[in-house]
Amino acid sequence: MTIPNAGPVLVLGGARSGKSSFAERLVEASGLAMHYVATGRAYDEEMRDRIARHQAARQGKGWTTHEEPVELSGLLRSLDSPGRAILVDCLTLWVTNLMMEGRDMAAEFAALAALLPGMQARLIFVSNEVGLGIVPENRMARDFRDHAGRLHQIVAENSAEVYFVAAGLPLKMKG
Ligand SMILES: Nc1nc2c(ncn2[C@@H]2O[C@H](COP(=O)(O)OP(=O)(O)OP(=O)(O)O)[C@@H](O)[C@H]2O)c(=O)[nH]1
Repeated sequence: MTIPNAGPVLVLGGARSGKSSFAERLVEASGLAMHYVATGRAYDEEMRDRIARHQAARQGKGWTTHEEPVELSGLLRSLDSPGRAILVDCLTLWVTNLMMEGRDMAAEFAALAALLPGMQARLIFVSNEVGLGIVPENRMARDFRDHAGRLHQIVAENSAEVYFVAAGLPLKMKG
């Protein structure tokens, strides 16, 4: 498993599909300096436990963790450097946080897309494929899955490789 230098890797999948550990293994096998960008926020006790388990799993392996729920593009720009691999987990939580803050989604996605071609660090994006179920009754949920779908298309277009992970098995869709 290697990380291409021709552009980012996008890893999509459902909940508990194994997408995050697949992405982590990609980075750990790369020999590059490993940076983990967490977009998730701990809203409750269960989420705090979940995050603590992820942090414990990365402990001692050489990861540097950055927590940034909203200003993702700015953080990526500031971390950019050759010899680094930056894993962003995950895009759907970033979409959630942007919506909560009332941000201009199209402008945020355009800023991220503009950044990608010039990045010297290797980027690995993890995201939830949330668009496969029935149409949600709730307006906000419909908006959320539309934003997530749009963002996935933008990032996929700018990526060298795209995977879909289900049941722990990665299916390569691009690259
Ligand atoms: N704030 C914060 N969040 C973290 C940290 N480590 C992991 N997370 C969050 O934990 C989330 C992933 O947790 P899970 O819900 O257990 O994983 P999952 O994506 O459903 O499961 P898989 O598909 O199996 O990877 C990510 O979206 C991260 O944002 C951290 O150090 N800080």
